[in-house]
Amino acid sequence: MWEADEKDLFATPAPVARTAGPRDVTGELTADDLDQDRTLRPRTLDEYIGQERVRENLRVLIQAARDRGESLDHVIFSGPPGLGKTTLAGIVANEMGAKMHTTSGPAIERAGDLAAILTNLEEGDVLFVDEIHRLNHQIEEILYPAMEDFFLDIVIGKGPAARSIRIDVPRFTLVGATTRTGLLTGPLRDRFGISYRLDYYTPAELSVIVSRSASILGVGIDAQGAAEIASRSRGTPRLANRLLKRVRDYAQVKREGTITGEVAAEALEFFEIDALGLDTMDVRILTALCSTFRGRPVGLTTVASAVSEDPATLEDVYEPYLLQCGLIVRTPQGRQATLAAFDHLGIEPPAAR
Ligand SMILES: Nc1ncnc2c1ncn2[C@@H]1O[C@H](COP(=O)(O)OP(=O)(O)OP(=O)(O)O)[C@@H](O)[C@H]1O
Repeated sequence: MWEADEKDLFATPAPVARTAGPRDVTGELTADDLDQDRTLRPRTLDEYIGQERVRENLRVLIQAARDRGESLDHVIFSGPPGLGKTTLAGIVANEMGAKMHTTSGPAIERAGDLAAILTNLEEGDVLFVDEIHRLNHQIEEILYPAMEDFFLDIVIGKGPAARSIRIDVPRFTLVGATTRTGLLTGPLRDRFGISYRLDYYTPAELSVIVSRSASILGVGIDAQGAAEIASRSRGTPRLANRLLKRVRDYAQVKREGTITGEVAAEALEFFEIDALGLDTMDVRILTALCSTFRGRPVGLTTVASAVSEDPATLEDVYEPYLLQCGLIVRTPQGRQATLAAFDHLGIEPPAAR
């Protein structure tokens, strides 16, 4: 139950607020990616590469819902930035033959924003809420009955003149995306019937993604060129596409245009992307853990201040890949560099490890 001014209701839905940042070797979205996303994003499950289990599960669930003439149960996708959560939301809508409406947790500021969005939906539509962990709690509570029983409970006015109205909303599918499942409240998490965590992609899957993108962009590339870009893309399709475009530029200006393994390796070295796809911030984090802290476990905020980065960014954006590569571990005492990190940086580990 929530209170609303009449002027709040049925306002124009708030547009999605997508963040664009300066980081370009992590999976976070930049302005340049928006254009890339439009042209390179797969539109069907058949075009979608990797995440086999998620893909095959969704294929069955979507077909079952379609055969019954029902909308799909609410779905949540979680995982680090750039792994394909938005892409999958679009595919769900497309495969269901439904219209997709897009917004994000921070863009829904007032109860009226949500009411406007929900009452503008049509039967079967997909509502995609990016960064759903950033919805405020008051809004979440309005969402619960809408997700469960497809109505909104609204109190209009204040004091003795207040009256309560119930508004039905069309049966819709909420598709949520989050980089932080840990920040979702239990009640919200429980209302999603379908939940998938996306994993980093293998180099072989990323090679296929790079080759597909190159053919859409009309760039000549051989198998070794695609493999070289894939191996330095941190398991992330968004990065693979971004590196492909940079290597294309390099090949066009400094070579004959076609991307071979040799050209890709040369270009990526030129752009300072190392063999594991680590960028300067990753290297600073590892250097702090190996040199400054001499391989001892250190708390997140201490590492963050040592490299002048925000702790949440460190945890969401950089840490997952460094953990995945086995370069750092999380211990009860804090983050710690592994021997592989010392090895990668060429630093002698302390004797008593
Ligand atoms: N499985 C895939 N096959 C081919 N391309 C993919 C795949 N997954 C993602 N991509 C490409 O990677 C880019 C990023 O994907 P997407 O925007 O869906 O990631 P995301 O997980 O939603 O990121 P964020 O958390 O930042 O919103 C898109 O341009 C898309 O073309």
